[in-house]
Amino acid sequence: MSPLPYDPARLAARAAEIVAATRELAALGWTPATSSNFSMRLDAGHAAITVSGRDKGRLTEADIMVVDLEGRPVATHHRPSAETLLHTQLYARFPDLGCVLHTHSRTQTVASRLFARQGHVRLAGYELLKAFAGNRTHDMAIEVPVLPNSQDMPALAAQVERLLDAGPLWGYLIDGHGLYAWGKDMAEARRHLEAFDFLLACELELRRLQP
Ligand SMILES: CSCCC(=O)C(=O)COP(=O)(O)O
Ligand SMILES: [Zn+2]
Repeated sequence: MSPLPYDPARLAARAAEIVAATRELAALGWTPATSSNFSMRLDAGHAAITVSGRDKGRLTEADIMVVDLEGRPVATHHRPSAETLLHTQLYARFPDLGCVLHTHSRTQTVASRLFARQGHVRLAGYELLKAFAGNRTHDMAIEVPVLPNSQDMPALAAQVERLLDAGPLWGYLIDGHGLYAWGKDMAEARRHLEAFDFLLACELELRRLQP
């Protein structure tokens, strides 16, 4: 019987998934200068998340820790990601949510700057919109919100709650910062993250070609 309030075998499995995905995303250049953070649900009350400040290109299982759904460290002296609350608020709200990914790719960062004043990026008519869970056609549009950046995580999380209240959401941008995307498991969250990055790159390219 483990004295820990979570299953250590499950933590080991989730940590391995996070490390593998993080290394791949880092190799794409999406996690510069220790940026980005990644998490997976462990159970109804706990998530595995990256330790703050770690080089995401050199991540190991030792760089993954456990938090409760209020973002407090569990059975560890490590400091969780500075943005832990933006992960745990999603696990607390959506019982079926399994994974949250946050990256700082150049495309995500440039798009967040360009569309900050508008407050959203409209993605319409792309076949790749079907990558977002539940979408069945290209013949639709989604709006990716762009939130102002802040170091006040409870304030940022409150803004995210308002977005979530307003309707279905697969992710959002933070101005000058990066992208949050999520899904029921790692594969779905990766699919959403990659679809956002590709579609944002298309929007940036279109503006270059058709100023
Ligand atoms: C140098 S990155 C600035 C913080 C940030 O935006 C980020 O994604 C990484 O923070 P963490 O505490 O999760 O390492
Ligand atoms: Zn960040």
